[in-house]
Amino acid sequence: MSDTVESVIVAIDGPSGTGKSSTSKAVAAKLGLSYLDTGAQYRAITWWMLSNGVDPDDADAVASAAGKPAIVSGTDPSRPTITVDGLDAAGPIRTPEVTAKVSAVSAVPEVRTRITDLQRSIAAGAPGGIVVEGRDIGTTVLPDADLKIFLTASPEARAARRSGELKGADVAATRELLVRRDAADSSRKTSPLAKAADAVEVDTTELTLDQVIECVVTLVEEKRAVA
Ligand SMILES: Nc1ncnc2c1ncn2[C@@H]1O[C@H](COP(=O)(O)OP(=O)(O)O)[C@@H](O)[C@H]1O
Ligand SMILES: Nc1ccn([C@H]2C[C@H](O)[C@@H](COP(=O)(O)OP(=O)(O)O)O2)c(=O)n1
Repeated sequence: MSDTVESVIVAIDGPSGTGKSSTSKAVAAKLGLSYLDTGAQYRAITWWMLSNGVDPDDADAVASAAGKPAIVSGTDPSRPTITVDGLDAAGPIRTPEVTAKVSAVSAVPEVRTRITDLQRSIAAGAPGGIVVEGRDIGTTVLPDADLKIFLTASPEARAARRSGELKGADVAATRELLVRRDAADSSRKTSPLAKAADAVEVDTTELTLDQVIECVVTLVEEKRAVA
């Protein structure tokens, strides 16, 4: 006889352009779960630093200011939102200026502690369960997640996807920026980008987005069905 557990927590990690956001949103929508984009939160705090005259490369200044911005994430997968001090930050957090500085800001331990606490309280408050995507969700933020997925794809595929989004941006230049950001995110001391030992790795290089979504939905359903 099989039964279905009430709530499920899914952690989806991986480098930029592997399909975390698109996959997580679609999986959450299909399964009636909440959705949290943790990269958007690191982008939001980076945007606040840039807007408030804090040098993102001055780790002490960033650490001192880390507690100041009020960051609120909406977790409806069909309409994810993010505000900083009450302002809609969805657009400004995607600018190249923020992308260029987000790795420096997110490497500061005080920033990570603040954002990690926020992420844990959002996950704990999601009644039906949640899909949380980022870099350190399976390893640090939610080590007891019911299911951990680590998405990968070749740098070429990731750059092609990203440059498509940026309306024809040069693929080689996009690849260079991606690889550099991955290296920074993977080599920082505090909670680097890493695959959890118990994560399922899915290489999306040769898969369509629909295939990746289907694969993750199946893995969640398998976890949800308890004997
Ligand atoms: N398997 C895939 N095949 C082709 N394009 C994809 C695939 N997965 C995602 N994409 C596209 O690649 C871009 C980056 O995906 P996104 O979900 O934002 O990645 P991430 O959150 O890992 O940075 C988006 O335009 C998305 O539609
Ligand atoms: N859990 C997380 C999520 C993102 N980050 C940092 C590192 C990433 O380069 C930035 C931006 O993440 P985001 O997921 O928006 O990145 P992409 O736009 O998909 O490339 O935030 C992190 O340190 N930890």
